[in-house]
Amino acid sequence: MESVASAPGKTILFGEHSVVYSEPAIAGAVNKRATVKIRRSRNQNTILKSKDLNFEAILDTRKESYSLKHGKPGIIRYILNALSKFHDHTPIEILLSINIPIGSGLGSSAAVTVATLAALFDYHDIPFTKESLAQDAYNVELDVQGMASPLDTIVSTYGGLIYLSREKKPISFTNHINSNFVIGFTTKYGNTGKMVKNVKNLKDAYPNIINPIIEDMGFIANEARIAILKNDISKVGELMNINQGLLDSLGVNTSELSRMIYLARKNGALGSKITGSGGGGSIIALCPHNPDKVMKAINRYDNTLKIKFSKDGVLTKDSI
Ligand SMILES: Nc1ncnc2c1ncn2[C@@H]1O[C@H](COP(=O)(O)OP(=O)(O)OP(=O)(O)O)[C@@H](O)[C@H]1O
Ligand SMILES: C[C@@](O)(CCO)CC(=O)[O-]
Ligand SMILES: [Mg+2]
Repeated sequence: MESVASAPGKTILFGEHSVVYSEPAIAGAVNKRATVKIRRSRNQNTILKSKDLNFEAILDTRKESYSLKHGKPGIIRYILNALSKFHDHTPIEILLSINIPIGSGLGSSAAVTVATLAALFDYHDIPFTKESLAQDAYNVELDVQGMASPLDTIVSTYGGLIYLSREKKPISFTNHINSNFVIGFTTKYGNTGKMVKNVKNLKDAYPNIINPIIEDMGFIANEARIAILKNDISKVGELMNINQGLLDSLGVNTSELSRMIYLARKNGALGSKITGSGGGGSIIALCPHNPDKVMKAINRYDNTLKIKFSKDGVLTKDSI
């Protein structure tokens, strides 16, 4: 018996970091996914394999530890934490395939967590709803990272383009922004846990300066929601650029991200900003006119993806 589930990565249009402090945010599921297959192990070990990430590990689900035959460990911590909460320690084989760049602000950790949990619940016949799955996945990210908002795991679970309210209620946009978006990503990974902690340290040190900045990010997200509903693309772009200025003040920008942000604008993007935790990873650029010109400019130094928002959230064996 094999269980399988997949979940999308995401890109944040507005509100990264401020959403950790319950400000509203806007993010969308993208057409890049993580897929997890779980089946009974052929021996006494629980094995995790990923050809895409070039790793193979033997997991000790009781001690939440692993021995890595080869590859990098980071994403394993999310899978191990999910297993520690819901697995019965019987030996299983976990196969992870993923076409989301990791550590690139595109929600790879959330997609892997949501897909792992959905496959595990199917394997153990544990009933779940999208609401309960998103909450369980959020708890995993919280455990692994120390701090997190439910934004990434909600978007990976529900799919589509979502406005997350101050009350953490996901509200799906019925209309999509009919424009091209380009993702620029560096080879320098970000690490969400580390970046979120850095922002907290700055906030603790300068509350009278940082708190208003975080609140302004919330106002931007609300203005952007209205602009998206009106399909006012130029206003969406302008608000992205203002949001970027505030992210810069939180210290999550890097020279590589800045280079992509300004190359995008110079080559016709209406707006461009960091997407995700920053400190490496990705930018997103709104390019209604000439996305190829923006991609060509960024590709001189970094990498690009032309993304489409995807209505598909988590998919299980009946719907994959
Ligand atoms: N090649 C790799 N193989 C396995 N794990 C990796 C690899 N590169 C990075 N990691 C780890 O995977 C995790 C990526 O999660 P992280 O939340 O930092 O990035 P993300 O989810 O892709 O981006 P964001 O959360 O900003 O949207 C981190 O723990 C990182 O250390
Ligand atoms: C930086 C952050 O806001 C988004 C990371 O994709 C962290 C979070 O919301 O958990
Ligand atoms: Mg993440």
